[in-house]
Amino acid sequence: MVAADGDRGAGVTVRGYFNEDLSPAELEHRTRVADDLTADVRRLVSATVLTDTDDDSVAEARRHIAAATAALQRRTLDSDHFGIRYNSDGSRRHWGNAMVGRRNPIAPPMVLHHDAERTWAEFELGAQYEGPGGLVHGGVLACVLDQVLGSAAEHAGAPGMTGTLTIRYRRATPLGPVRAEGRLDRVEGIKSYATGSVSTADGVTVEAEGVFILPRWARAADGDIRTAGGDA
Ligand SMILES: CCCCCCCC(=O)SCCNC(=O)CCNC(=O)[C@H](O)C(C)(C)COP(=O)(O)OP(=O)(O)OC[C@H]1O[C@@H](n2cnc3c(N)ncnc32)[C@H](O)[C@@H]1OP(=O)(O)O
Repeated sequence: MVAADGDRGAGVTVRGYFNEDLSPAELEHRTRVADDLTADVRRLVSATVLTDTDDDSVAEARRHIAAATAALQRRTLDSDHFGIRYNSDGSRRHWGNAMVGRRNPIAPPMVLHHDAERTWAEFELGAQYEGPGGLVHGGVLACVLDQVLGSAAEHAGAPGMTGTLTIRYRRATPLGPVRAEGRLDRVEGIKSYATGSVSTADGVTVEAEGVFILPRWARAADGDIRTAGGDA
């Protein structure tokens, strides 16, 4: 367990780790509040991309958005990021994560599933993820695969920071439902090699290979990397 933000022990300092002591009831409550808020903001983002309404309606919406922002800012976290928050029962939250953060409306969100061999997620990439017309942005697909391959390595017991991610875009990915999956291929010392893909109903559109490296500070401390992972 990390004692406080940044304290990695063994003289190693890394940002982004916070101990919390939430009761199960409080955690459940915060989870529900986060899910509802994030879903609302996600709908707002989508509506912003797709609106074709008149100027008065846009002005009205902006007044509401300003009021909503002010309400949320009445009290904020002590840090400029959500980080990895550890609860008393040992579970972790990384609700700010760009791909899976349950309090991050930028996250699609991907809900990851794991079995003995694979990590996968089925989710929607809508209008806010557009690159070429009607198609998913390539950088978003790289981000998706970074997360899925990294999580697959972590879940298989060989976590690491992304060292190299190689993406092959085989064909365009239309906006809409996708499936992403990854698996750990092999481990060589501190390096984990994972592979995976994104597919649609018509088959694989993107393939990826990643090298995930247990960073020097984790090797120096206790071999326990908690850089990006989390349970919920
Ligand atoms: C739940 C998890 C989900 C995760 C999903 C999201 C993942 C992320 O987004 S992580 C963020 C993006 N990645 C980063 O910011 C990483 C930044 N880079 C670093 O921190 C470091 O360069 C790091 C950790 C990759 C390697 O640094 P360090 O531990 O000092 O490596 P070092 O001791 O020099 O080298 C160790 C070995 O790795 C190899 N190596 C080093 N860097 C790389 C690299 N970028 N790619 C491939 N191999 C590398 C070296 O050649 C060496 O190999 P060997 O032992 O065979 O000689």
